[in-house]
Amino acid sequence: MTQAPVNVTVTGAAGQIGYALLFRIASGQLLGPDTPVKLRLLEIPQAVKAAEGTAMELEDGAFPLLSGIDIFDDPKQAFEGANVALLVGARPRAKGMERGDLLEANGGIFKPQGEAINAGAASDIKVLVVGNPANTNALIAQAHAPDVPADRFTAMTRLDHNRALAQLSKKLGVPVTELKKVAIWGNHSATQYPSIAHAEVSGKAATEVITDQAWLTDDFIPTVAKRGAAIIEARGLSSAASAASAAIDHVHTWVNGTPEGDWTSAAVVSDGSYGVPEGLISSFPVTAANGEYKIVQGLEIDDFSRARIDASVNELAEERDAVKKLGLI
Ligand SMILES: NC(=O)c1ccc[n+]([C@@H]2O[C@H](COP(=O)([O-])OP(=O)(O)OC[C@H]3O[C@@H](n4cnc5c(N)ncnc54)[C@H](O)[C@@H]3O)[C@@H](O)[C@H]2O)c1
Ligand SMILES: O=C(O)C[C@H](O)C(=O)O
Repeated sequence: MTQAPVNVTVTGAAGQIGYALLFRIASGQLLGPDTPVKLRLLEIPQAVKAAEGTAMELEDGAFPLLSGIDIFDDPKQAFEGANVALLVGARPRAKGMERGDLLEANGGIFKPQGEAINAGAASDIKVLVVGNPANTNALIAQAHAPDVPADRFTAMTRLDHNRALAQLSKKLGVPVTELKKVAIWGNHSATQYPSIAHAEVSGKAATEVITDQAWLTDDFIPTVAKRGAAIIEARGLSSAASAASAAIDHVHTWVNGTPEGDWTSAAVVSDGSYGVPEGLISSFPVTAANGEYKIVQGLEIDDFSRARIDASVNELAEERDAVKKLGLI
């Protein structure tokens, strides 16, 4: 162990993603085998006891890299000194709730969390929002952290990226390591666009390897885009271990970089690239280096892709307009 512990704040720590995520962070899979971590867990008061139970189990894991666990029900305290923040806790959609109600309920969570990050997080803070609607929750938090560089706020589409890799791997009978430059564009919702337009399979253009356009349009794209709903239907609960795994991947890549000749997908603040309105937190193909995610530039966008990117980005713009109307940004 060579360095001071990194403070990792996790919200929704007593939830099902939290349960899968915390042990992987403690074991060193988030930040690497030489980096000790201090966990700062945030829960609502009613769930603090359950978070204490998870903390007892973490303790019982005797993880060499875990240098401490603190539990809070106050965002101001939980984000104090945070270097990495995983915003997992969110208000799920309840029966009869309209989209506006859901956005408003989540505004009540992500506004104070953004303010707390602004007030007390470390200067190198990196934020990943997992809680849904993830892109717009990230936008709300970012809007309330004016002193933090906007590009430190990201939302998770790495799970969608991993799902796309898995579907392609299964269809083509190749390991996921043979697949490069797959991309998820837009919102983490059913409108997202999983794209193979620039992808490579064992060094060949994926568009030359996959000539079955009907499979792409009618199978691959909807399977990836609606996978979250399919998991809920099968499990009776939303994805948890795969979501935790993707969160680990997202932060690990952010810190350690993407390999030469490949990229990944993340929802990052748009700089206007590819016609995505500036400021929206939208998924793009991204590379990471020196602790920064950057949108891949200069890709040609064909008409098929253009229509799908626009549809998902329009949904993001509608969500932004809705939270603006509610006074949340
Ligand atoms: N982006 C993605 O790819 C992706 C994938 C899967 C799930 N999700 C989303 O992740 C979120 C969490 O999923 P889960 O299965 O762990 O849910 P869960 O209901 O099991 O746990 C959520 C936890 O958040 C806590 N919480 C609620 N409000 C909070 C607040 N203000 N501060 C701190 N904690 C708070 C709850 O008490 C609960 O323990 C959901 O919104 C889910 O839709 C996103
Ligand atoms: O929680 C959900 O609504 C689904 C989740 O975002 C997922 O993609 O698995």
